[in-house]
Amino acid sequence: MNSAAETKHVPVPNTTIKPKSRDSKSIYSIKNFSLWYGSDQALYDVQFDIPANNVTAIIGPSGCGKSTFIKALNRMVELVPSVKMLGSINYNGKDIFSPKYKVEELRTNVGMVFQNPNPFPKSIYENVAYGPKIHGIKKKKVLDEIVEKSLKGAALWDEVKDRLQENAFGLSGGQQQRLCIARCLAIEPDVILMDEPTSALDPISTAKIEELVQKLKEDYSIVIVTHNMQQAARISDKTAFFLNGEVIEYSNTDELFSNPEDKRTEDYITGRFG
Ligand SMILES: Nc1ncnc2c1ncn2[C@@H]1O[C@H](COP(=O)(O)OP(=O)(O)OP(=O)(O)O)[C@@H](O)[C@H]1O
Repeated sequence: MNSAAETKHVPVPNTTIKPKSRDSKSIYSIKNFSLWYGSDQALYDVQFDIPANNVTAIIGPSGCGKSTFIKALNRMVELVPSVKMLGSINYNGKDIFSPKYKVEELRTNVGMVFQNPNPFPKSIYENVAYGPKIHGIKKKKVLDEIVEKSLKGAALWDEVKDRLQENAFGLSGGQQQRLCIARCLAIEPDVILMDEPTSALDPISTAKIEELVQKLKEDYSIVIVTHNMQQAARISDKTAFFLNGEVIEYSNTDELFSNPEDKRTEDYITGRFG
């Protein structure tokens, strides 16, 4: 985890890519959402709306429930057998945990990028074409177009267009992470969930991903978990501060960092926490 002390009341040094928050509809509406792993409660009455075509950052100390929360947004959290939940998460107006809800709707609309780049042990081309193929697209011309568009969308095309048949493991860590973003874009999602997408990357690769996130929000809604508060301040429009499984504060990022309402938020972002 990056030292909280280094963040001393952000607004942050790099203001060149600072976004403007826009009015927009909510893509997710979370109401009184609580979650337990067995008898251990990890989330308590989480309640807020996530706006479309914005970047929403989830911040908070280690173990506060950030990853659990983001994995609830695509129902990945259900892979843990002991999980129990109360409350609701609505995606585009539908409760994703309702028995009637078709999980395929989430899988085709919500993509996820993980902390460590995790390309498949396949060619660069096949990594991106994989999702569309699963969704039944077979024509090579169509797949070629999707691969090119997705790699361009992930700002990777120029670097890999002459080596599409090479194994993805030959790419640098930062390129692999952008490949994973391209793989996500290939299924044409509405939402991209990112769980610490730059924490395994060097500063230059991190800056490229941050710049990319800023571009992607034109077309996608992005939720990003980050330990790096300066990153949250640089790239997000909204920020939710989690502590011990609760949302302590949720507001426009510039307000949360420059004028936090809750003492605990202030303590966390100024490094006095703990
Ligand atoms: N699969 C699991 N089984 C049981 N408990 C879990 C599981 N995953 C997470 N937890 C617990 O849930 C709580 C929240 O964990 P979570 O990983 O969501 O926090 P986090 O804020 O993402 O932490 P970090 O920043 O260290 O990744 C922790 O107490 C953790 O031990």
